[in-house]
Amino acid sequence: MDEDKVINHRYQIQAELGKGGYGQVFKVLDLVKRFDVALKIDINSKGSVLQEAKILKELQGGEGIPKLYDTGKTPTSTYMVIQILGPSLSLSLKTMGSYNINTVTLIMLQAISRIEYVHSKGYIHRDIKPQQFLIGPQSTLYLVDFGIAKKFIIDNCHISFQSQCSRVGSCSYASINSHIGIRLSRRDDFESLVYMGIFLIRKFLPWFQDKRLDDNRKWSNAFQIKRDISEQDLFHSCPKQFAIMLSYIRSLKFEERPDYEYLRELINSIRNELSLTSTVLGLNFVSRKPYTVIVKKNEDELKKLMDSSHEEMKSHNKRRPKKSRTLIGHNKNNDLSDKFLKIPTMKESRYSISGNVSGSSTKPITQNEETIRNIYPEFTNRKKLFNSYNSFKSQFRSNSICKT
Ligand SMILES: Nc1ncnc2c1ncn2[C@@H]1O[C@H](COP(=O)(O)OP(=O)(O)OP(=O)(O)O)[C@@H](O)[C@H]1O
Repeated sequence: MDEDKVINHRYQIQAELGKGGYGQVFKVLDLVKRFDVALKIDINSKGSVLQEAKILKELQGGEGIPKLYDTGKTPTSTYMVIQILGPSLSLSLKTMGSYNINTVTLIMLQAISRIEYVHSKGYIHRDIKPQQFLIGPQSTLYLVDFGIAKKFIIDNCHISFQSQCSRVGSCSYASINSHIGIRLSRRDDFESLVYMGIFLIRKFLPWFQDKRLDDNRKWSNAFQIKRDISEQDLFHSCPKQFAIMLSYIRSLKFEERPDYEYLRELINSIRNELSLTSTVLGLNFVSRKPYTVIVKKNEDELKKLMDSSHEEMKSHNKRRPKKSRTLIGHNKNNDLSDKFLKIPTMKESRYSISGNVSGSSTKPITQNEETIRNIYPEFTNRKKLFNSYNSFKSQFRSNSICKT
């Protein structure tokens, strides 16, 4: 059999499923077990895929965690073989045109549980975004890509607070902490998740930028917008609970355990307010564009084919007629506008999000969280936010309509 297409005499490459900064993922046929699997191969030959496989091994057994079947080496690279899954939320959103609020809340509930599970195993994901949630069998969302996941509990101790760290994650979904060089902890996975929730509703984040800009520029522009944007602009068309969620997340201390149940309650309160009862995610596991089948190609041709399949995928998404999109909150038959964000201005809001970061330095020069909180007093006015959160929480929990 052709060496170019069969890895280690066992995995026959059939199509490319995706490509990221670290790995290239193929649909392959396992010639021994005779079923399709996904094979992620290291692009940089730095062994990062094996590191990821090590983490994935520790996470095995959790709901929505891809099964790890095998790991191996080729003469030039390393790879892992995992369960094959469907399209990512980002691809599925493009092809579907938009998600209804029922779907978004169900996605958020599943995503909270995935993150909670990863945290329960001592890891933070550090790159939460729609591209990392893949649709699996039985409408289960799978969390993938543990390439930059990190242990936050070592020898039963939480990792220590650090500033002046390099940025981590993807610019569009990175938390403010990542922008200002604060070491990431559990809270940051959820800040990214709130941004993801906004994206799923708006199909847009206010800091999306021209892809051609260089990375430093993108990161610094995105930081400024994340820092300065008003609640109204950020959460436009979103349920007010998203704003409360961000406010709560940003009030958490570095080592603090997020209240996962509270986060779920917030999402469930959206469902209760809107009387959303359907538990059908409405996303199709197999609804992705048919894979490009690769036949008898040498390596160069294979590469070309993969590049063109990328382009094809892009233009396919462009060509696809967009379904008419009902703006949430402006539905003629069921006017939900009061349920969605017409939230008060920052001054009026009891549960205000972080407020603005004063000062423009993106490089805090201190080593201590309290000092940093003094530098960014409004942004990190934890006491104020914590009080708001606590009073909200007690009201919220005593309110029967919010209970499921
Ligand atoms: N198990 C899988 N089944 C199907 N498709 C997959 C699977 N794993 C990954 N993919 C596809 O491949 C893409 C890239 O995978 P992944 O995110 O693991 O690579 P990466 O190089 O680590 O990416 P990044 O640069 O975002 O960190 C995913 O967005 C997804 O579309």
